[in-house]
Amino acid sequence: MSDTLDRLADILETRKNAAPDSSYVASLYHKGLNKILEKVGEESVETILAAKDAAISGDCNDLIYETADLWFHSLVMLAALGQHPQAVLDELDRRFGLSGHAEKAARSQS
Ligand SMILES: N=c1c2ncn([C@@H]3O[C@H](COP(=O)(O)OP(=O)(O)OP(=O)(O)O)[C@@H](O)[C@H]3O)c2ncn1[C@@H]1O[C@H](COP(=O)(O)O)[C@@H](O)[C@H]1O
Repeated sequence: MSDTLDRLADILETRKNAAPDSSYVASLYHKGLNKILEKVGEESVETILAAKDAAISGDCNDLIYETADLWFHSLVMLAALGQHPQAVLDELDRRFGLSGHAEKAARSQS
């Protein structure tokens, strides 16, 4: 797809050694895991509300924006716990294989 998650993961690592007042991510690390989890919860609720609004209005701009906030804070959570987003992609790939979709996709291309 793209290397966005990889690039972002690299930046999140560099922020671990940055001064708390030098960046948003550095300030989150400094506040600790509870604050990071609080943000993930907050962004989850905002994403759900945006999805409800999108279903009514047909406008998905806020939904995309809030989902980006949610993904971003989830990446900060993973980084704080020493996990790289590739681990999540690997798990999704594993499930893709399990469901048989990979084989079907390969067959349809041959
Ligand atoms: N992708 C993001 C990103 N998405 C959202 N946010 C921030 O996440 C916050 C969203 O939370 P809220 O809307 O609740 O805003 P808030 O009021 O500032 O948050 P609170 O004070 O309530 O906790 C905002 O401050 C956004 O700026 C992000 N901040 C940073 N990034 C990426 O992370 C990288 C490192 O960021 P810095 O550490 O700030 O340099 C950047 O280069 C970006 O690529």
